[in-house]
Amino acid sequence: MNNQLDSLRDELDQVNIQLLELINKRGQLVKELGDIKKAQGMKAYDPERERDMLNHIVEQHQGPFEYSTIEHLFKEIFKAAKELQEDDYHKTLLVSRDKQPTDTIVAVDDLHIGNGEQQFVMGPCSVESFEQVDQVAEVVKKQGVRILRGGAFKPRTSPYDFQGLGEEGLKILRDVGDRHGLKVVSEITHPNDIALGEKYLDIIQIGARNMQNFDLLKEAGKANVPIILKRGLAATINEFLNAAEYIVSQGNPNIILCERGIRTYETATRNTLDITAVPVLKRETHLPVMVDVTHSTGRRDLLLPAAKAALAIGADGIMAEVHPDPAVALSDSQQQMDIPTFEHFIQNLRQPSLLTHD
Ligand SMILES: O=C(O)C(=O)C[C@]1(C(=O)O)C=C[C@@H](O)C=C1
Repeated sequence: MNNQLDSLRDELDQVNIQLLELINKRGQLVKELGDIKKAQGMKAYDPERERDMLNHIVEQHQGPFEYSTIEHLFKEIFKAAKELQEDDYHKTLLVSRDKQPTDTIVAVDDLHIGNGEQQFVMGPCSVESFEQVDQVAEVVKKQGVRILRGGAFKPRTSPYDFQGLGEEGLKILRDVGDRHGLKVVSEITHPNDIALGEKYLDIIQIGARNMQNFDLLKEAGKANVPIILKRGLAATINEFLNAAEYIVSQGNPNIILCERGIRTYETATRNTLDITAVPVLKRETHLPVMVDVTHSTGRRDLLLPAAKAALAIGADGIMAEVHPDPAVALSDSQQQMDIPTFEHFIQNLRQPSLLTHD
């Protein structure tokens, strides 16, 4: 009897090792699948695939285990597979906190973003004239703002809307920035214009509509200036991180992520400011995170409360639009602050002890 027991156990030991070899072989296949899915910005978890496999396995099952037992065993195998992929997934993302636990601090000469200082990116939606930008620059400089924004290439919903001054707008922004000792940032919308951005700008912005313009991202990854990358209108955090990965993977590590609201069913605001995206991103990535309160809320009356919330939840900075006379602005006239509103905005934000309810 013992011989029979021993013989069966020996056979079982061999089956265990065969199972082990098959499980590890499966693990290698799963890792390869995970790499392919990561490169395409796909999530590790694919429930439909898992259901198809379970259906096929159960069809082939002839006992002695119960169907439910077989399903449970394979669900554990799938669970281990996902963990294997997610470990690989997060570890290999250059932007992930797993890869680099310490914060990335983006330096623009003596200005730093991501070191705990709250930075403000303020200026008009569009560069319309030297005088217009110069007037805003003087006011924001006086309030201690160090980064001036202004759109020169304007991706607009309608082709008939003001499209921006192009290179002329970049020149104006550069001249005004130099005149007031401000860093300047503007959106670049085409890969061929990244070189223009490097010529005139201290920071290049990639807008929400271009977050997955992969050719633009790759070109930005070769640029020698920092990039502000705005979240796409309907982009998941995962897609947002992968878009940043496209840039970093080309060699440019200086990225500032910008939450600018997501498209939802809600119409009370222009977009829905996903305020918890800030702590989620700070957990998932070492990159600094800013919040654009103008394009997210689309409402002047919400700019200050949204900015307070953003700073309180941990944002590294705030972006908002300021125009000498918003009523006659060539774009975003509804959302831009005029100068008195901006002064109230920035003074309230800079002196938290004096924060007043609006
Ligand atoms: O087929 C895939 O897409 C895989 O990633 C493999 C696998 C698996 O373990 O078989 C892993 C995770 C998914 O949820 C689905 C399937």
